[in-house]
Formats: sequence, structure tokens, C-alpha cells
Amino acid sequence: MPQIKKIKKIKRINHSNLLICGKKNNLSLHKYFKMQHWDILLSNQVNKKAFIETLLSGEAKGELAVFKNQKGILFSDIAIEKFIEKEYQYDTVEASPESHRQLRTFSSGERKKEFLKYCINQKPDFIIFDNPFDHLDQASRVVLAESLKDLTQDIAIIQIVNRVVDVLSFVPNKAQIKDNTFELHPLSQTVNHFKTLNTAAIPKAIEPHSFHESVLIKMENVSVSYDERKIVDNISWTIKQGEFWQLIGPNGSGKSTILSLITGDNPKGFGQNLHLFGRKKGTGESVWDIKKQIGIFTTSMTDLFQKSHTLEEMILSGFFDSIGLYIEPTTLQKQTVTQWLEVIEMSGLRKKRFIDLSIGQQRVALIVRAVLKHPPLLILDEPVEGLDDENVDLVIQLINTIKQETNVSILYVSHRIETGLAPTSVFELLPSSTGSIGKIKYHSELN
Ligand SMILES: Nc1ncnc2c1ncn2[C@@H]1O[C@H](COP(=O)(O)OP(=O)(O)OP(=O)(O)O)[C@@H](O)[C@H]1O
Repeated sequence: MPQIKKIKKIKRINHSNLLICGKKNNLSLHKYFKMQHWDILLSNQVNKKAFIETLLSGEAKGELAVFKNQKGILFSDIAIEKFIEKEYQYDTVEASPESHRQLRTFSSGERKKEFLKYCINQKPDFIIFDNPFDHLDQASRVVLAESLKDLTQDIAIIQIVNRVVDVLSFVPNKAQIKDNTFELHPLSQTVNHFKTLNTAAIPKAIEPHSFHESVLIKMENVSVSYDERKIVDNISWTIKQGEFWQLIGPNGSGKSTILSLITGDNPKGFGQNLHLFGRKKGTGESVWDIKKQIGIFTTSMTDLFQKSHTLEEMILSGFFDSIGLYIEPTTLQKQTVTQWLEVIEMSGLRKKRFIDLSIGQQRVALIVRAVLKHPPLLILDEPVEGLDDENVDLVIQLINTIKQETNVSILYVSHRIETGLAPTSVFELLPSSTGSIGKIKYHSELN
């Protein structure tokens, strides 16, 4: 933004501030003079944690040096998780004292709202928002964007995003950071040409799975209540072999609840008309009977692989459903992983530690691990959250290829509709006062 415009804006803020407050001391004028709002697009190559540290510790350089000696606070999913853990551990209510409720009892959207109030109460000079729109449904996104816009009247904001679509139009200063020099570059809106995966040769399953019926999951009039509050009401849904479903629904509509029924983890499935891989829930099946039919990716799985496993070992461990590699893999298993690494173009990284890979590489590798045995059902729970546009593109290519080249059924859960993703069916949860009802929004038999 040209300097002249910035000065005009600063003058206006000072003026309105004087009108509202009657008087302002020099310190406040100084503060308002420095108030700048930034939107920064970060590639996944950038060490985000380190970048945020530089901002909070006042070590940022160049144009961001304005935040030196200012009190900053971080608004992020990790900060919220830490709060939830702390409140749970000490049995306290800190983030939302007026509600007398712990943060964990709120839905994702509500948590963000409560935590934002908490951040504002700390009276910071600036707040860093790390991908604040992740995990939010469309309506909650609009509400949060409005709150951020209002907030810019009083507190400087620095929004850090990984996707161009999340850049806010009302934030005047925009830049992108491409590497760990943290150097600011002008934000380019041009369409990038991303890498194309070599997806022609997806390795076949070493052993065909043992489940051959066409219906994998069948729920009829399934309902779940918590504390006498109905969450999902009379859900009927069938998932068949080879289908590609996307499960959508606003925050709190019950998507995770439905997933936990499908994975056999939710005891509320007992006594209901719920059939998992040919068996009615609660007829003596073991959790293992269900788990072995499912390959799963959730973002929290990344944290499981924090030791010094190499990329190759991490993927190989998928054959044994273990977190580390404790059994010597067979030659065939090693060959299969070698082939997969070629598909995802990561052969050169096979001996690199998984934790040293970029977040996008980790994500692709974890999805490969989940699909390694060609399970009847692959569950992908928000697989592109936190990724930049380039890595989103890679993950979507991989998912579409799994659909085209294998008979694995895919259940993809996300708030975002990705333009490149091609689910053939969509199941939607629609909240009501008596729990969410389920609706097949779209279903193609041509799988
Ligand atoms: N164990 C539980 N005890 C009490 N309430 C619960 C429990 N698990 C989920 N809920 C409530 O059930 C509702 C649905 O939650 P669920 O996590 O299934 O929704 P979701 O669609 O996955 O939400 P989001 O998109 O925000 O992750 C929420 O109001 C949640 O607070």
C-alpha cells in the first residue's frame, strides 16, 4: 500500500479515537501510529513456528519490525488445544469464565469465538491468527471474518494463511513468505503450475482383503444422544465398495460422531441398526475385526510419528498397523513401498526422517500408509487442512488416483469443497433442534 494512504488512515483512527475517548495519552497515540494489519501467505516450506516466534519475540525484520516492543498473542488451533489440555488437567475454567464452561465443551466454531474473547481480554497490541478459518464451516467463517474486521479498529492483526483463498480483502498489507529467510515478497495472485504426480503405476495389494460383500457400512435409523441432547437423528446411509463419498455438515452437526460409529469406536452404536463390514454392531465382533477393514488418516496422526523413523519405515509400518517398525518387512513389502515412493515422487527422501519432511510430504506419506493394504474403506478426515495450495493439489491428485486405480471406497470428511476433488456421492448432515438429519445430497451409481 502506498505510504500516503497509510498516513491518511492513521490520521483517521487517531481522530475517531480522540472523539470516542475524549483524551488519549502519548503512549496510546504512539500505539495507534504503529497499528498495522497484515495478511501473510506462507508456503509449507516455511518453518511457521519459528516465524511466529520471531514476531512474538520482537525479532521480525523489515516491514514487520513495527511489531517490535509490542505485546503479541497467538490465536491458533494449537494454542486452543493447549488451553483445553490445561483446563482439563487442572480442572479449571480459564478461557471462558463467564460461561462457567471448559473450552472443550464448545464446538469448533464456538471454541474459536471464546478463545478470541480471551485473547482480546489480554489487551495485546497485536494478535497473530494462524489459519483461523481451518476447521470452520462456511457460516462460522463469515462470522469470524466479521469479528476480525471489527477487531482491526482496536488491535493490530497479523493473519498467517497457507491458502490464497483465505486471504482477507479488508487487510491492507499483504505479502508472501516462501522460505526460512522469512523475507516478505509481494503476494502474487497468478495461478501456479504445480507438480503432477506420476500416478499411473499404483502398486496392487500384496494380499487381497478378506471382505468381499458389496455393502461395507449400513446404518438404518441410527440416532446418538449425549446428555439427553440428540446429536444425530435417524440417520440411514449405506456405503458400498468402490464408492467415493464426501461427508459434509456444519460445525457440531455430528460428522465426527458418525465417523466414530463407522470405526467401531463409539459405544453408542450398540443396540442400533448399524452394520459394519457385514456384521451387526454388538454381535461379538472385535474392534480389530473392524479396524483391519479401514485405512484412516486424521491430522492428529502426524503427532504419532515423532521418533526417528525414516519415511520408508513409517510407510512400511502400515503393513503391520504399528507406529514403529518392529517386524522385518518382506522383500515384497519393501518393493511395494519403493513403488509407492516413485508414485509420490519421494524416492530420494526414503532415508530421511519423517519428522524432518515438510508438512505436505508428511501428509502424502500418511495417506499412502493408510491405503497401502488397499483396505475396503479409506477414511480421510480433513486431509488438506494446514496445507498450502501446492500441497493441497498433490493430495487431491493422490486421492483422485486412488479412486480411479483401486477398488478402495473413500470417505472424505471436510468443510471445504475442493474444486479438483471428484467425490461421486455427498452425504450431508443438516442440524435441527432434535439432532441432525442426514441427507444424500448427491449420489452417483456410476462409481
Ligand atoms: N463425548 C461427548 N459428550 C458430549 N457431547 C459430545 C460428545 N462428543 C460430541 N459431542 C457433541 O456432539 C455434537 C456433535 O459433535 P461432532 O464432533 O460429532 O460434530 P462435527 O460435525 O464433527 O463438528 P466439527 O465440524 O466442529 O468438528 C457437538 O455439539 C459436540 O459438542
